[in-house]
Amino acid sequence: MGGRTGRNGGDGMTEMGKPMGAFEARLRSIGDERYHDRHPFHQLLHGGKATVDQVRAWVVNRWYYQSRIPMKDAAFMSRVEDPDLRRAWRSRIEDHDGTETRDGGIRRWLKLAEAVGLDPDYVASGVGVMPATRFAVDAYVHYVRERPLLQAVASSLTELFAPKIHAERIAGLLEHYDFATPETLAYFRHRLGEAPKDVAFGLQWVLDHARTPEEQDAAAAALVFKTEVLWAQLDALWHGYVQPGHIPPGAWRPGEGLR
Ligand SMILES: O=C(O)c1cc(C(=O)O)c2c(n1)C(=O)C(=O)c1cc(C(=O)O)[nH]c1-2
Repeated sequence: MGGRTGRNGGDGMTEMGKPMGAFEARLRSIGDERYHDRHPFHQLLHGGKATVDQVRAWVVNRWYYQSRIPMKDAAFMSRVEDPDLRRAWRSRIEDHDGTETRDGGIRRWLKLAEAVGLDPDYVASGVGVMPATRFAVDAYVHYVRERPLLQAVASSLTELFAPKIHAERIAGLLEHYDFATPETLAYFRHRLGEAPKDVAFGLQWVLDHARTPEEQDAAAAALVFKTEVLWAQLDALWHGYVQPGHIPPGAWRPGEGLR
């Protein structure tokens, strides 16, 4: 007897027009309450109120997240015994690393770095990353490496909420900043196509594998954990570069790493 029948009560609809179970609705409500689109740093950035140095600080720090995503996906795949699951997962690594003939997200992020006036080699070196960013992102990689596969997959489901923030970011940056062009924001445009494919698979996998109430609680906790990984990165940026502006020793300072 799985807990699914008990918890998947059937309220609301998915974007695909299918009835949504209570467990899926619970996962989605975590995003409504906790996703980092609600963070004031994003409101500053998307509303055109971030200074160029605040944008640069975001680009430098967010690089660390970008650079670790394919590493966490490789860590995940190294633990998977089912070839079908590995096959479904591996495009995530190519989306970021690219192929011999196609650029990936990592290169696109460095194009954005150049567009905001940063030296891409400096950004790629990771030298200016804040300690709190590093701790939060490393916690995500460790989580995916160590937790049961159900939680590892569930922790990626923040991507359910990412297309909305990417669309808002593209529109907001294009409206407010000279550096923003379709080319320099290509990273986010590509994610609009990549994330839905990944998350449709990940969500179905979690719905299929979280059968008992305990498993559903564990999957929901994984998603909460991930929202905290994202939130903590923006809290660190706010503290360092907005209010009160305490830049930690060793972290990027305005004027450094310019091209
Ligand atoms: O800009 C964003 O707000 C945002 C959020 C997230 C996310 O929700 O974790 C990802 C991304 N972007 C992203 O670009 C990306 O490649 C990505 C991969 C993953 C993941 O957990 O595997 N999340 C995200």
